Amino acid sequence: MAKVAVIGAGSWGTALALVLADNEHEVKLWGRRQEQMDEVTHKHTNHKYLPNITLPPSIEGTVDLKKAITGAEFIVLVTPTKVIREMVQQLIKVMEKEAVIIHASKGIEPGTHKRVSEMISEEFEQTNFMKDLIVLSGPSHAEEVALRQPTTVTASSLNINAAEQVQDLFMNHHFRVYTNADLIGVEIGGSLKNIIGLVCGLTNGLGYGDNTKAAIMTRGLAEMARLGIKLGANPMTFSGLSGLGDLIVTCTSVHSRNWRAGQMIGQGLVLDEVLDKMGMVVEGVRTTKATHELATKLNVEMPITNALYKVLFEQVNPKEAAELLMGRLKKHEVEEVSNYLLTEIDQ
Ligand SMILES: NC(=O)C1=CN([C@@H]2O[C@H](COP(=O)(O)OP(=O)(O)OC[C@H]3O[C@@H](n4cnc5c(N)ncnc54)[C@H](O)[C@@H]3O)[C@@H](O)[C@H]2O)C=CC1
Ligand SMILES: O=C(CO)COP(=O)(O)O
Repeated sequence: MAKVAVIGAGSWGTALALVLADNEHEVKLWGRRQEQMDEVTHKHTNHKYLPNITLPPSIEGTVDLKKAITGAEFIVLVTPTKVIREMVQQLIKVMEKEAVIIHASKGIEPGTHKRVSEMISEEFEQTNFMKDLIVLSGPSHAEEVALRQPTTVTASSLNINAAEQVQDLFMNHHFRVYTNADLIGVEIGGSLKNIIGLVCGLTNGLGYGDNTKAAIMTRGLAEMARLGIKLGANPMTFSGLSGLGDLIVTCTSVHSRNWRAGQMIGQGLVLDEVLDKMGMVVEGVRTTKATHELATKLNVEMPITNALYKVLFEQVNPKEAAELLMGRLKKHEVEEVSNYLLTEIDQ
């Protein structure tokens, strides 16, 4: 039994706390709002984020960060990407000894183009509080994990022994954890699938059907891999849980906030209205901005991401963006990626 602090009491933080408590670890769940944390501790629910779910009574909710992390061997960061740095800065103020840091957030930072593990490492750099850093990622809607439906994810770290430790921490009969040493590929897949999920929702909102969905998913995966390979990822990771797996779950499930946000945009709502209505994080929006910047800088062709960027940030009409995508110059299908592979091997 380990002591674990889960930082972020939204849908995913709460579902991961449930998995850990099922595994009989001592779990403290940190959130910002006192009322919500009292609800977790005393009523064993978190109705705003996981309606109709009864949580294991052993999960203790707290708004006190020091209390949450005191004695914790593992700290799981599960806030939206945009507050990851701020959360680590707060953690450093209250930490007294090292802990294994796990993160389960999916996004890329606009401006710096950093992955979440890079942001966390930068923030911990001047301290000796971070023992190891592991990302947990894969096709895992919180709503289904909380119902204990069979789910598979991957734990990735530069230190494979640490990834195996996290595999043991979370793994049980309904939550199966693999390991993968390709941290770049795992984080890029988990972040970029949100962009493609938004586009799949958007095409649904426009009234397009399954042919379009298959096209966006397939060509979306090609451009995710193209950028990932350029950044040093293992191409095979994109066929795995954090790539294709998470792409499927995001592009085909009504649980996906990215898909639902995209659908509303396709139906004609503007971005701010959509984000207000969601009331939960839609990571794909900021990641579209970051990825568009990064792909431009690295000269990587990402037509679907660029089309979404135009819709979200340049007020291009979604239908017009779809027409622009379809009207591009003709291409070979597979050659593109294999050329990138050859380029990588040549270097
Ligand atoms: N919901 C899911 O099924 C999954 C989510 N994720 C990832 O997990 C991360 C968190 O997502 P969710 O839990 O779904 O989000 P959510 O929208 O359900 O909850 C976000 C939580 O962060 C808190 N928060 C917002 N601003 C904050 C701040 N300034 N400081 C501290 N806390 C703040 C909110 O109060 C809320 O508790 C995201 O990166 C998401 O992509 C990954 C896998 C599955
Ligand atoms: O990452 C997820 C499932 O693996 C959750 O996706 P959404 O953020 O789109 O809901």
